[in-house]
Amino acid sequence: MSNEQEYRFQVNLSGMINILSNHLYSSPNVYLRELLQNATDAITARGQLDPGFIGNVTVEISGSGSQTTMTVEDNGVGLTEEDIHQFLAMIGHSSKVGQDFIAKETSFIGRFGIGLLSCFMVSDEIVVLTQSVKGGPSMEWRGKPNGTYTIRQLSTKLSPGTKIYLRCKPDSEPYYEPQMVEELLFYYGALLPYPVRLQANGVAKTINESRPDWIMQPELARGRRREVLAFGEKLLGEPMQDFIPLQTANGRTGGIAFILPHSVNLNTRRSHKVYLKQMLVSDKAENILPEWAFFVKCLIWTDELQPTASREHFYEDERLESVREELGQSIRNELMRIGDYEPDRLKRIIQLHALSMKALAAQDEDFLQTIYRWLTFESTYGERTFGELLADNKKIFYTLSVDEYRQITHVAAAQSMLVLNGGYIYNHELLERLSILLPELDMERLLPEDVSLSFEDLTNEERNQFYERIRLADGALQRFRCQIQLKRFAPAELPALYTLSKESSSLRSLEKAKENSSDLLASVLGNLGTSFTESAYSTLYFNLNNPLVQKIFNSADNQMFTTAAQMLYTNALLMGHYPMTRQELGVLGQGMVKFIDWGLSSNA
Ligand SMILES: Nc1ncnc2c1ncn2[C@@H]1O[C@H](COP(=O)(O)OP(=O)(O)OP(=O)(O)O)[C@@H](O)[C@H]1O
Repeated sequence: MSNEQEYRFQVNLSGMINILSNHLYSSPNVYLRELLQNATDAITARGQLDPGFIGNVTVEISGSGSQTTMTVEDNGVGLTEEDIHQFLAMIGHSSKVGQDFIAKETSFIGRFGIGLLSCFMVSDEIVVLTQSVKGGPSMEWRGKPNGTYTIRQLSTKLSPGTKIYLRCKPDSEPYYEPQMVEELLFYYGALLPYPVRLQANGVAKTINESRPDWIMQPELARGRRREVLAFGEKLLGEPMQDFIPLQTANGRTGGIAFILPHSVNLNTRRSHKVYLKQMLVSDKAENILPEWAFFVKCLIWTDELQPTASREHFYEDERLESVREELGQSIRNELMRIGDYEPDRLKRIIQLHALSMKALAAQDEDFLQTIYRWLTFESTYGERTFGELLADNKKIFYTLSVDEYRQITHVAAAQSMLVLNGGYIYNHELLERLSILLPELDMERLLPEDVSLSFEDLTNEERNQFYERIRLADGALQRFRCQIQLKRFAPAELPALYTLSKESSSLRSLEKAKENSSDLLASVLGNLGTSFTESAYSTLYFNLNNPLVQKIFNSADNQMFTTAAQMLYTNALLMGHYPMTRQELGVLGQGMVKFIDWGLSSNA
């Protein structure tokens, strides 16, 4: 015979409350959230039995200091004696869902059967007076944090509903302060569809009177801009720039995405206020919108997502994924709509969040497709949106670096070429993506040497006239691997243009690196340099339209001519923001001294 015996687990309730308050709930404030949620669920349950039923909740605070008490009363479905034994007295058992609660969807917010325990964070006793709509006697349940409770039938019959009594426990006075309670009730219950009243200090007020009708039908918000922005400021605590109505196709999730009034770092945590069955469950929900929607802060309501036990997040499941996708789509569609009907408004939004929008568009093709017309670029036609640039119907060129852009901007502008500065962060990635996205677009990367293709050649006569001068300048710059071309080009104010092929650009960097490295490394770099072909030459175009260049090329003084050519070379390097080698700096220094000397001697 076996002497095996079966025992029941004993639960140390005060230990459990400790765990809940320290690890599950972010602050004792949540006791009001749990009470309001229970009242909401009870009202929903009664509404299911009687569709015309109108619910209400009244919170009353009496007494002061450690003698303060609070009651939270609803006219919801109430509890029978049997319900009390089953749900109030059994932790982890809820009237609102079946055994497979995680998976099952219900009309209620509560599902874990532990919420009421949060009241022990602020009270040493919870008293529940209740009358079920199903009839039976009115009941009283008194629970203590040590795990004991009493139940008794009341002699008087209450009207259907439930009233919860709490008595302030030592050090919990702030949680009973009328001001604090009012703020918390508004915080959690601003969107509740039935009146939530507070009575304290002889004053009664309805907390959620300002609840707007457009919140559940966000498309109505479009015509109520001022009201929507004012409501957003009240709930989110800062003035917002603009807003976008949100709604999923099944109508079970919606809200308003407010556009932040300042640009934000891409890595900032995006947190939104989410209302489940119109009760705030989280103001830190991060996973409800796509990653890229960092420029908005939302008020979102839903009746289809499932909160975790802490209520502060939602289960990451297929439903959440499709809600996230659809809300993202709402934002994209609205941005496109604004772009079509109110382009200046979209321009303002995009400019406010320009860098972040570009970063996002560089990673997300759909988003790029939505907003590319409104992205601004520096161009030889000024600071313009891509849409404006397209409207010009010109071939679009872009550079890869800011230096390349600076180097050729004057020349390209003088020749009416449309060149975009691709050098700033994200710009050339975006332009390269756009050329794939819009294959019909005539767009090409521009190298500084390409602009020289449109330069005007010298006449035969001029070529003969300046033959010796060109040879002399070529010789003077040979040690810098730079060849000379004498051309005519606009603008006439520009004396010389320095261009560098990709290969010679690498060679320049190599030579600069050689100067700064140890002997061994320098010899390795030196060997590398010899592998570059002869084409690794840069070109300095002198502009014969420029009066100074004309003077220099017509000067009979060889020494002065050579020095002037070298000075124009170093000047062109400076203008193009190229790092100069020690040799080039030396030439610049010596040239300056020579010119000062010549200047002074000619005045003497
Ligand atoms: N105001 C109320 N009216 C009617 N029944 C209530 C009320 N408050 C609590 N109850 C009953 O007490 C049970 C336990 O409530 P509790 O808040 O602990 O858990 P829950 O709401 O079911 O789930 P959760 O832990 O997710 O909030 C509920 O399931 C419900 O049956």
